Amino acid sequence: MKKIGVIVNPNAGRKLASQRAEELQELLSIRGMKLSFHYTKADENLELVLSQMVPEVEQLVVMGGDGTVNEIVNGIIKQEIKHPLSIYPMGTVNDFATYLQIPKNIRDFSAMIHKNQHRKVDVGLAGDRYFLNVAAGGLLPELAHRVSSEAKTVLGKFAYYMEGIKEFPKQFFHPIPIQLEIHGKVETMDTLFFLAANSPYVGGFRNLVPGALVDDGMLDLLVVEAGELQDVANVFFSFLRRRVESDVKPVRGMKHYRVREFKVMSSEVVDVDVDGELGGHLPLSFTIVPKSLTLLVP
Ligand SMILES: Nc1ncnc2c1ncn2[C@@H]1O[C@H](COP(=O)(O)OP(=O)(O)OP(=O)(O)O)[C@@H](O)[C@H]1O
Repeated sequence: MKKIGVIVNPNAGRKLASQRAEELQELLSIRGMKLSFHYTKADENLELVLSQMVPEVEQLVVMGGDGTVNEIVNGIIKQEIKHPLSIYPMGTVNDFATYLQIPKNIRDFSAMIHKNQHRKVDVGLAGDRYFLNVAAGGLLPELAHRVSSEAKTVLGKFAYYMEGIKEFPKQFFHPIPIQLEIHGKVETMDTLFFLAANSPYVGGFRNLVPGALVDDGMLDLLVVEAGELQDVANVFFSFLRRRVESDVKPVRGMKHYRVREFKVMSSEVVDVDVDGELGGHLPLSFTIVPKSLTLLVP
C-alpha cells in the first residue's frame, strides 16, 4: 500500500483546503493508498514537519498557497529529500502549478497522483532561500506584500492589480539604483523592478517571460529600467500582449538575460521576494539548481 504524506494549510484557498484534503483522502483510499495528514499552524516550521514525515511515506503532497509550497520546496532541497511532490494549488495566483497544468479539480488531481508521472524541474536560489517560480525586487514584490490576505481572499488576483495601479506613480518617481553582476561584468542602472523567473508565468500573467523553461538549468532575468513614462508604459503593454516567444520584440527600457547566475547590489535597502514571500534583501546572489525537484505532473 503506497503511503503519502499530505501537508495542508487549512487557511489557504478561501479556507477550502481542509475540505479538499478530506475529498483527496476518500478518492485515494479507494485506489488503495494510505494518506497521513499534517495541518499547518501559523508560523510553524514546515522543514521540521517534513523531516518527521518523510521516513514514514513514499510521496508528498502539499495543499496550500505559494508560501506553503515554497516552504516545502525549501525543506525538500535543503534536506535532499528525493520523494516526489504533488502540488495542489490553493493560493491566489499559483503561477508554477498553472504553467504545469496541475489540476485544480480534486478528482483530476487524485487521478494525477494515481498515474504517477514524474518530471524533474529546476529550483532557483536567492541568497539562502530556494524558489520554485520567481524571485523579484522592486514594484512587484512591494505590491504583493501590500495586499492583505483578506483582500486576496475576496478579490483574488484583482487585488494585486489594484495595488499595482496605486503603487505605480510612487515607484515611477523613486527608481531603485542597482548594480547587476553577470559573468563578472557589472552594469549600473535605475530599475522599477527586476525578476528572475523559472517558468514563463509570473504574477498572474501568462507568458510574462516567454521561453523560460522549468528544466533548462537557466534563470530568465527581466530588468525593467526606470525611464521616460512612454517607455515604461510600452514595457507594461508588451507584457499584456505576450503570448509566445515570437511575440517578444525588443522594448526600450527592458532587458532580458538567460543566465545560470547573477548578483544584484544596491545602495538602498531593497527587499527581495521569493515565490510571493519576503526572502531577504540586496545584495543577493541568484542561481539555479538544475532538475533538483521531482514533481508529479498530469
Ligand atoms: N492554520 C493556519 N492558520 C493561519 N495561518 C496559517 C495557518 N497555517 C499556515 N498559515 C500561514 O499561511 C501563510 C502561507 O499561506 P499560503 O501562501 O499557503 O496561502 P495564501 O496566502 O492563501 O496563498 P498565496 O500566498 O499564494 O496567495 C504563512 O504565513 C503561514 O504562517
